[in-house]
Amino acid sequence: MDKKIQVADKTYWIGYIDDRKVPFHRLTLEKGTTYNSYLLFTEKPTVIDTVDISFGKQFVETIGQYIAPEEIQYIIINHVEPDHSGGLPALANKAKNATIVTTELGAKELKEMYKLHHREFMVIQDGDTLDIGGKTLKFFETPYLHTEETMITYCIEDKVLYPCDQFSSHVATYQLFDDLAKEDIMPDFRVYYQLIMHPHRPYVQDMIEKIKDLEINIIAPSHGYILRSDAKKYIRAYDEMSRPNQDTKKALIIYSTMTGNTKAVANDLADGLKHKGISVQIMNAQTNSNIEAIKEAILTSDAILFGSSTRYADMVGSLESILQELKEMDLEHKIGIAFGSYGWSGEAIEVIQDYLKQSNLKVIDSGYMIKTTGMDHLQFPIRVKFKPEKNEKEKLFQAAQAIGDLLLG
Ligand SMILES: Cc1cc2nc3c(=O)[nH]c(=O)nc-3n(C[C@H](O)[C@H](O)[C@H](O)COP(=O)(O)O)c2cc1C
Repeated sequence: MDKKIQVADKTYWIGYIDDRKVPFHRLTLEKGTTYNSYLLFTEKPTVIDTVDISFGKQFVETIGQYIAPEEIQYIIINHVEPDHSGGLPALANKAKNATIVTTELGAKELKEMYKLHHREFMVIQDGDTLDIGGKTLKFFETPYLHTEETMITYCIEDKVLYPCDQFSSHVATYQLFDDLAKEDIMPDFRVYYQLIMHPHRPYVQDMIEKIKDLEINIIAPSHGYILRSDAKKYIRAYDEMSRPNQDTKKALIIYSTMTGNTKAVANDLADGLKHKGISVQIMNAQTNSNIEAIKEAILTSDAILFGSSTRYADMVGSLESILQELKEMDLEHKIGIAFGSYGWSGEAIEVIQDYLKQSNLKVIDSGYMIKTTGMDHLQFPIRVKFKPEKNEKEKLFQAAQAIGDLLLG
């Protein structure tokens, strides 16, 4: 395309329009798609996302119409799938001094995928900012939207959100802005959401929570229309479509901790549950003193996971006062699970398990799991020595997914 498409101040669309019937995730995209990439022409020129791996050469040529690729300082990769990062090897080959900006897992995967071990990476953490000389970018980790390493980028001065796959649609349009579309774009927008995002809807809710206070004028995703007519309308649509409904199962994770290890276990369990589409609420028993609110949360959940670390052979914090209430509550048809981090003996986890058995919760232990699922490699109650490291994290994720499967029947 010869015409330059300006998205914001000194910001240009440099993507590729793929008007073939595109094979995609075992589907065929009848209307084709676009791979949207953006050039921010600041003092430190920055590219946000690239294009499909088939079009790397054209991509570098497009950039050449604006700037010598060698001058690019930063390449932001929000999501590593090759329909967005596929132009990276061709671009990185020319932009020899550019730093590649992505999440920790994104960096690991990109190095392997494109043999970029020798390149300089900047690994971002949730909420980090980057000054690109005249504009400031802010990054938010949005795992599983739609793969684990994903993040999104927000330009503070321009009020533009670059959410990669999120808020996309698969349409090979030459009218890239939603207000110029010749058709109602909502059906394609919704279909895309249902196919790609809805299986991870609890993470969509997390993402909306992260961006809720941002002033967003334009949403510039990586497929299809750039949304500038009413950005809030599209965020509202994602919120409505991802909200838990009556069929969504809910898990409550409630824990006590001394140094955060049990909190880390709780977070890993939450990830596995959310991955199964379970809505998750996490409560720290030490900072939530309202026992009535906690009881209400228990009564409205389908699974309740109680966790504590062990201190002098017992639980820590105020978890016990909650556990004492259970036997007075009607918890039939709900699942109860004990977990915790410990050092050498982990008595607290067993004490929690004893409390759960005194209630009418269906208490999960290894024997129950083997009998109902045939899986003998998961340990219930869930015991983790000190802080969960890589292997334990993987096991926790699997255990949570197994709990999710129990809930989903
Ligand atoms: C004062 C103190 C007493 C502890 N007593 C025990 C114990 O009796 N049995 C055990 O297995 N671990 C014990 N630990 C180890 C903790 O349970 C372990 O460090 C755990 O990972 C802490 O998790 P948290 O950060 O969630 O509190 C003790 C730790 C401290 C600091």
